[in-house]
Amino acid sequence: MTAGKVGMFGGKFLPCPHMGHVYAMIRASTMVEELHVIVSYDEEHEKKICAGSKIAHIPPRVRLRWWSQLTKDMPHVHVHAVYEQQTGHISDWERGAEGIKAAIGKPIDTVFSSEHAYTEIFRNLYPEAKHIVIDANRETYPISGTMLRTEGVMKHWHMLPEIVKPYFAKKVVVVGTESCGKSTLVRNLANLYNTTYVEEWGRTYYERLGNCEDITLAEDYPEIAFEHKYHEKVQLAKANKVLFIDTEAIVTQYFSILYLDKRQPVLDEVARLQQYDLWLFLEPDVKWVNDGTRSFGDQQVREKNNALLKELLQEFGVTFHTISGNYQQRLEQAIAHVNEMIEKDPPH
Ligand SMILES: NC(=O)c1ccc[n+]([C@@H]2O[C@H](COP(=O)([O-])OP(=O)(O)OC[C@H]3O[C@@H](n4cnc5c(N)ncnc54)[C@H](O)[C@@H]3O)[C@@H](O)[C@H]2O)c1
Repeated sequence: MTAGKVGMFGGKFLPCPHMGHVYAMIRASTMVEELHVIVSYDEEHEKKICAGSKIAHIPPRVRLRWWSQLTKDMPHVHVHAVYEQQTGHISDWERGAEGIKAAIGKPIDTVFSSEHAYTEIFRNLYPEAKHIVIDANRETYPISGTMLRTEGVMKHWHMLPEIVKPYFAKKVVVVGTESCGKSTLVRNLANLYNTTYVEEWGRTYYERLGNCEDITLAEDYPEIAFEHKYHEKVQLAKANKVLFIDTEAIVTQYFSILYLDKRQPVLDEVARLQQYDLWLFLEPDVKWVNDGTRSFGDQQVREKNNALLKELLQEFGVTFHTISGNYQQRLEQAIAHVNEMIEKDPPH
């Protein structure tokens, strides 16, 4: 037998639902016949809270979407976003409670939180309801929204639900012309940071076709760009704080120009949509290795192509860090840039 019929579990969940919230919601869901999770929002106030913190403001729609994902297989759990103006007065809660009652649309007999201090407030707002306090000392998951906002999500990565992590994971893309050590660097970085990576999809694409350079067709390039994006999404879902990516749509455009003398508007469009947190550009100053799939080995040609790629990146307003020197220096420079990005934990 459940403790109540209709339960309510509310909060701002800013920046995001964390494992403490998930724990409280799951516990609450077993105690009532139906549970309503309420995302209380006041974007103006939230933006002020987030300004100067380590987290950019995250719209209530995104927070609600996370709750929708977290509860999608729980048919008796419903999620709502309810506006609650925050002026710092108890009247905010009173008006918020009206909105919550309207959203739920039936008598609430149980309210959940982890705060004993809320008992008095809830007694006034929901006189018919029992207040059940779950894990007041936050022993199961010692985390709070304030900790995430002031210390950043990277420090508390293990406190984020899996469905939330891709939003915060940083995307590092490594670009450069042929044979400048991209794939080796990307694999090494992924192993060093104990995370996932995306291989250069164009390479896999042509390996499957037998690797002859004269067989490339214009329509391959958009396919390569789209499939590459799909793999980014798949790997991002498994990434541990950071995802390393070998190549992107501007490099695919560069190859279309190089092999077919054809600039493809669809690739420009993909390039404009993509967002990376860090771009590493590998200079072609390591020895050219002919692995059987490469065509532009002459050093003069390499430098000309290198300039073409840089021009393209600049045209898209990309800010990149150049990496050069021997393999040891390349790795060390890359690690320094990645560490700096993670430590800064810049807003998303
Ligand atoms: N008007 C209302 O009736 C009503 C009711 C509830 C909440 N609210 C709104 O929500 C806000 C309160 O939420 P918040 O922003 O203080 O908290 P929050 O969004 O961080 O947390 C939401 C709920 O989860 C609980 N919780 C937080 N961390 C936990 C952990 N580690 N383990 C277990 N449980 C944990 C909290 O006690 C709270 O009950 C209020 O300012 C108000 O805007 C309004």
